[in-house]
Amino acid sequence: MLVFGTRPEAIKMAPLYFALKNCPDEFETVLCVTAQHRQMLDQVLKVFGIVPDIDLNLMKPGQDLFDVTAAVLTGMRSVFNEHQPDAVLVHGDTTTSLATAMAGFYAGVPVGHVEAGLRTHDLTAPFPEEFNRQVTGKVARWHFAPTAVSQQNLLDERIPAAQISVTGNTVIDALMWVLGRIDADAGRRAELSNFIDARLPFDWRSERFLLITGHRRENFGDGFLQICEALKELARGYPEVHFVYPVHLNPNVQGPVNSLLEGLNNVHLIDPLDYEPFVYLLKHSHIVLTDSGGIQEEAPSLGKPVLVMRDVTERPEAVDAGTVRLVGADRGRIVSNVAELLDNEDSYKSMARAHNPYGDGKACARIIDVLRSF
Ligand SMILES: CC(=O)N[C@@H]1[C@@H](OP(=O)(O)OP(=O)(O)OC[C@H]2O[C@@H](n3ccc(=O)[nH]c3=O)[C@H](O)[C@@H]2O)O[C@H](CO)[C@@H](O)[C@@H]1O
Repeated sequence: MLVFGTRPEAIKMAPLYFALKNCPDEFETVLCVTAQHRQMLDQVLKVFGIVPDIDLNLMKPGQDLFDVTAAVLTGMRSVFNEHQPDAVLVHGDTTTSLATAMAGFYAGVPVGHVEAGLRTHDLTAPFPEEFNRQVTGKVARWHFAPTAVSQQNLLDERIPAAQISVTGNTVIDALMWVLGRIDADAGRRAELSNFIDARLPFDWRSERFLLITGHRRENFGDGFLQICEALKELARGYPEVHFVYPVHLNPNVQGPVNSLLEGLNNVHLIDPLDYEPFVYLLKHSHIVLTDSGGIQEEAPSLGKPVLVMRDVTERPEAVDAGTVRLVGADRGRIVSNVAELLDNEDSYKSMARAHNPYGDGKACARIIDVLRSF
């Protein structure tokens, strides 16, 4: 059984879902979604053409971490009672993953942790994700670590080596699948272009633009104010550059972003994009400014420089390779780093190198090999 509830989990679990479904003689695959994020989860399910077998549909207005954790925990009790899975697979660091892993532990269902071993070693950053993944790691029977760094983090926590496999990150499987589908189909490319044209009033194929995303809980409040002030300063200082920001639906993000950034001609606030147009836009972008985890993994494989609006990252691989840089949610650092990349071609070139520290597109096959031997 696969269980997930948010957009990034759905993107990263979709290829695994299909890979398991492709082995019907070996695995009966059941998908349960919690719909911790209803709308953005559904966008991804639609792109991949996935219909869940079970939908807990637990998103409620104004829910907090207590509500989500409790609802997933009790929801999964019923699901496990009814379906009696032999194993449950969860992903990364969401509240859905934490509570499902706990439910698996209580119910005696072995847990497989996909994207295991990412660590900042600071329980407060990112919050609550670092806590979620550490606790999920305590419970897991199989740890599917994307890189040697994440494997070492688990070994340092005295997880037995035999329970850890280095698989690569399934996000690269998803990215390659989506890009392959776009590359193979001129009609699809035309459709995507029309879709983006309808949302952006400039020629995104030829003009320079930054692609921006931000939604981390620890940036709510002052962090988002600083991010917006930085964007405002950059938009005024570089009127020929465009700033494209698909704004996360969380009200803590929508509030400051909409009020502080409206009315600037070269700042384009749009709704969150479906995965396919997002990836297509990422491919055409000049610089990426983000606090997202998944985008730190995808952008390097497309050769895009990434400035991460966080102070720590659990993904040191691309930072060490020099294609991702941490700039914090800090107005001055965001402005100076973006300005350097826009003004200095050598700096830009040194960060704009395509490389793939996070996977080769075969992570799902490796995960399935491990599950086969169970
Ligand atoms: C602390 C941390 O790093 N945690 C991560 C967190 O997720 P995140 O930070 O990566 O979350 P987001 O930024 O929401 O999603 C990103 C994905 O969404 C796509 N995208 C983006 C904008 C848009 O308009 N349309 C889109 O389609 C984009 O290409 C990308 O694939 O949870 C995951 C699950 O366990 C973990 O992997 C994970 O460590």
